[in-house]
Amino acid sequence: MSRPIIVVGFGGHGRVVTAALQAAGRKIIGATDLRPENHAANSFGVRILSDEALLDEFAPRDVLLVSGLGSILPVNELCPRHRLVRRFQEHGYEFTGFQHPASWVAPGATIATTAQIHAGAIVQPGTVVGDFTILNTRSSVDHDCVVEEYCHIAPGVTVSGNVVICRGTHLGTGANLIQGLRLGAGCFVAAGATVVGDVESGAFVRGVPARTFVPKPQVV
Ligand SMILES: CC(=O)SCCNC(=O)CCNC(=O)[C@H](O)C(C)(C)COP(=O)(O)OP(=O)(O)OC[C@H]1O[C@@H](n2cnc3c(N)ncnc32)[C@H](O)[C@@H]1OP(=O)(O)O
Repeated sequence: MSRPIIVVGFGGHGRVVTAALQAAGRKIIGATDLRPENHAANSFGVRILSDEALLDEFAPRDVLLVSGLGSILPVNELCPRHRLVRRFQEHGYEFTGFQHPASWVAPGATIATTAQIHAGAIVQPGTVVGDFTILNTRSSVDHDCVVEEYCHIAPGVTVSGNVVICRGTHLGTGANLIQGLRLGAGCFVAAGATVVGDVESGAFVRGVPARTFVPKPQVV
């Protein structure tokens, strides 16, 4: 039998994750938050605890963890999502992901164990989705794409066929990508952009058609 789940991070994304896991029939025994007292009575009926309480009370062999954090810039090894996952992995905990029952993953698509496929998301044949990548609400990734680890494909994004999206890239809400592109590692695509050419690693692009821009120091 699968181990019960604790969601790590109970902010906006963490609550969406909790709802998806419950819809998928997974057993959740808790979620962590920096201020557990703020969520004592929550509509999910799960216990909210601190990260320290998780470490104290639950041995790695007894639970599976699910990341409840979305993208927060910078989208690289320094971002809170990476640091949080690494912290618990160093303590021996194992993470898992999920596929919302209202998502569609076609035969021939490959989804990594810790990837999150949210409500309404579509993944077409031949596409590979990497570890800790989030395909958020109603996003679609068409045939024969590669979406590497730690990407965040935000709500309503459309990725056409044969696109490669490298590690840690964020596609903002409602962005569109034409077919056959390559986006390097740690790119940031602004909400609503239409990407019609390759994007270099670490670049920030926005607009229709998308062009590079210099972001404010802390934009998300
Ligand atoms: C479930 C969830 O919620 S998941 C979360 C998903 N959220 C996202 O993906 C959001 C990503 N964020 C964005 O796309 C933001 O629009 C950003 C980061 C590109 C811009 O944020 P900021 O730097 O705060 O932009 P700000 O509002 O100060 O605008 C700066 C300039 O950029 C322009 N601009 C802002 N956003 C965009 C955009 N998405 N596309 C094109 N131009 C934009 C503004 O019009 C403004 O132009 P001006 O200088 O000519 O007046």
